[in-house]
Amino acid sequence: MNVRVAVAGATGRLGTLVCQVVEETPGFELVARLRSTSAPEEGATADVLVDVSHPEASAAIVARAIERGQRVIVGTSGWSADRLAVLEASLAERPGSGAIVVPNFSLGSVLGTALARIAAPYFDAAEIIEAHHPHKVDSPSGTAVRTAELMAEARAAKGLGPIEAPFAEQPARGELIAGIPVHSLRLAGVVAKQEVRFGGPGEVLTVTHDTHSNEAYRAGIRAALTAAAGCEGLTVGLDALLGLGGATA
Ligand SMILES: NC(=O)C1=CN([C@@H]2O[C@H](COP(=O)(O)OP(=O)(O)OC[C@H]3O[C@@H](n4cnc5c(N)ncnc54)[C@H](OP(=O)(O)O)[C@@H]3O)[C@@H](O)[C@H]2O)C=CC1
Ligand SMILES: O=C(O)C1=N[C@H](C(=O)O)C[C@H](O)C1
Repeated sequence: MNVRVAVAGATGRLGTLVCQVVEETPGFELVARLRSTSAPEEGATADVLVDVSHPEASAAIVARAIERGQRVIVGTSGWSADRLAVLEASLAERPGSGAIVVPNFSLGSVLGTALARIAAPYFDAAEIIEAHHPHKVDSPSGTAVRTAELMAEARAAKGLGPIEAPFAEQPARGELIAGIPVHSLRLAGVVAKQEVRFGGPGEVLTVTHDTHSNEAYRAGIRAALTAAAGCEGLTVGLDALLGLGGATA
């Protein structure tokens, strides 16, 4: 029997691609294309709900799906560590429920974040610069937030203090996320880009990832779909699904 999938945000840039991937993947069936005007009960018969909607709508869409007993894939940005902790607690209250939150479906981006996490304990200075298309409604990007949180976590795990961020109170120094300055650009001509720059005595290491088209997300969406039907509890990121667990540990 096919896995029945509903997509929230189906009319959007990412949602259009998610619907295509569902339709072209054997064993999956697209049963609902949801948008901002869809009634809450639409998509209720699906086994899996994929949320790729709006950062302000995502939490309620996900909570409703979990209450219905649906497995959930979240691609929408805005899922900071605090929100993830609430989601994890709500999944723990419902044995057998599961959600996969994917800050970025692109393999290169997942690897870029993994490399930044590895490098973070070795440099006391670091900043993140992300650039996106001008239609992106949120800043900083979900990927930048997740990268900063993982970098801070990697330092704390080794007993190190926060990244150095001199004069961080000055507005042009970016927004501090987990103690790391994050700078957001919104520019015509850009799809998505992230640079993590690490500064050390006499050297700078830059981890850069460029997304040139939404095609970069296709394989990651397929991997998340394949894992979703049987997922339990909270999975964040594609690292484990892509076999990168060791690289980011
Ligand atoms: N994880 C990843 O790899 C990626 C994540 N993203 C994230 O996905 C999200 C969507 O991005 P993108 O596709 O570019 O956005 P778009 O603006 O192109 O599409 C947004 C979609 O969400 C719907 N929507 C908007 N507001 C609401 C609401 N209040 N309730 C329910 N649905 C709503 C829209 O419906 P309507 O047509 O009716 O307005 C539309 O279907 C963003 O958070 C973005 O950061 C984007 C790319 C990759
Ligand atoms: O809105 C986008 O386009 C993207 N959003 C995600 C984010 O906020 O990190 C993922 C990717 O950067 C594209």
